[in-house]
This record gives sequence, C-alpha cells and structure tokens, in this order.
Amino acid sequence: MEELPIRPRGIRFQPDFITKEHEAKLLHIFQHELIWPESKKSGTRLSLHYGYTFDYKTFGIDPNIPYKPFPEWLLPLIPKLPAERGSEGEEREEERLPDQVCLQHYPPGAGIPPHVDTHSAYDELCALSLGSAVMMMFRRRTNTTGEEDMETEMVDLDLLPRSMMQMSGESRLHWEHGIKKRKKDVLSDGTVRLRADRWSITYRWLRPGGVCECGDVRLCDTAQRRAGVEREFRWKQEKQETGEEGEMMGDGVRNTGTREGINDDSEGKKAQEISNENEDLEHHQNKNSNIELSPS
Ligand SMILES: O=C(O)CCC(=O)C(=O)O
Ligand SMILES: [Fe+2]
Repeated sequence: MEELPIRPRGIRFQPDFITKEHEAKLLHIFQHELIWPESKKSGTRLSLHYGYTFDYKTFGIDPNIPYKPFPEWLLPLIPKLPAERGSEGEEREEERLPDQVCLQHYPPGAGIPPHVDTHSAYDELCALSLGSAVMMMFRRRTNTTGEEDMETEMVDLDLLPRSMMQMSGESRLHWEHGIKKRKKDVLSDGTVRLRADRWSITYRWLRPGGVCECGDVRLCDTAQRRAGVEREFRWKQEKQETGEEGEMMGDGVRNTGTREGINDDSEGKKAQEISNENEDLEHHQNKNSNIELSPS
C-alpha cells in the first residue's frame, strides 16, 4: 500500500483492492444474506462484528464472549500489512490476522462522529470501502497559544469504492477521523456528488500490552489516564470549543472524541450485532465508567 503524500502523514491507500465483480458479489451477500440488527431510526449506520469482542474492563478482549470466526466472504478481504507496520515502530509478526473486524452499512446521509479509535486497545487500523464513495474528514486540533485558542485543521479524503486504507502514525494517533451526516459530498473541483449506500469493513489489531506511549493527552486514553484527566473533561471541553452537537455528532452522543473501539455488549445479548446509535452511546458511557479501572 502506498502512503499518500498528504497531511496527515501515515495514510496508506490502495485503490481497487478488489474488482467490481467481486464487490458486486459482496454487496449481494450484505444485502440478501446477512442478518443486520434492527435500525431504531431509519438512515442510521449499522454494524456487524467478527473476531474478538472488546472488554472495557481490561481494555483487552472479553474472554466470556466467544470468538466469532471470520465468514468465508471475509477471508479474501483481509489486508496484509508490512512487517514493519505499527505506529511506534515495534516489531510485529508478519501477516497476523486482525483481532476484530467490523462491517458497517451507511445508508445515504449516515455518518460517523469524529473520533480516534482507542489508542490503548488497538494499534493498526485498516478500512475497505464498498458501494458508494464517501468523503472522510480528518481533523486535528492544536492548542496554539492557550486553552481558549484552538486551531483546527481539516483534510478531506475521498474514500473510493473498493479502496483499502490504512491509518498509521500521525493519521492514526494524532488526528480524528469521521464522516459527516449528509446526503452529498462536494469534491475538490466543486462537483457535488450524491451519496448512495456504502459499506465499510474496519480491521483492528489489538495493541500488545494495551498501553499507548504517544503521550497525546487530547486524543490518547493512556495519556489521559496517566494525566488524571477528569472523566467528563474531554467532551465538556469539546463542546466549549466548538459548540458542536450538530452534523458530525448526530449518532446519539454528544462527543466521541475518543470513541471506544467497538462492540460493548457485556451482557452477552446480541453480542456482535448492535446498532451504532446505541453503540456510540455505550462506548461513551463505558469509557467514563471504566477509565480508572484499566491497568496501567
Ligand atoms: O467507515 C469507515 O470507513 C471508517 C469507520 C471508522 O472509522 C470506524 O469504524 O472506526
Ligand atoms: Fe475509526
């Protein structure tokens, strides 16, 4: 996968990871063979999970929820990462299967709030896009002269159907990413593009040791815990900064600045199939209730 010569650094991108014919077969499976969770509100993002389930008490995997094997259709879609992968340059096994895979359906108009996938839990992230193209937004906030004075840098990345993207380094740790809830995207040449149904497959590898050393107190849950950041501070702060509860935040939460990984169904009900509306809310609640419990 080639690294894109843009800010944020660390985005690797491979257009046409699969053929159009292969994509058509997958979309048929997604639409006619898979059983999706029921949507409480039409037009919201839905997800299905494969592999291990995240445990918010240990920040590792939940030993009580059985591993859900990858289905046949998923096997040829697993990205092969280079041996030197890893945002901190650690040695990794080559071609280790991802620990968690999340298939998401975005009806036109659906989005995902800006977030970083939890630093302590996961290292590498990849995402395959299928169906409609969509504009993903990367966002970085820097504190220039003081708390009150935040500078926000935004970069749009066009996620073309059949493309595989890897987020590593800066793009993985120090920038948030999200997809605006809207029915159209405006391209860099001014063209307005209508959205249609999109599916994405997110691949996550657990971070060995479950601790991130990046030190980014704004985005890293390990750094926040070490700094004793007040539990609710992050979203209070964000609200103050942006007054934002609008377009990007419409998925049932006020803020997912450090949105937790994925499936939190500790009661074991429909363990791998929950709507993202609830999912984001649960992530947030669990984040808040478990941040002190995590091992350092
Ligand atoms: O839909 C995508 O391409 C990315 C989704 C994402 O950021 C996530 O699941 O954490
Ligand atoms: Fe993400």
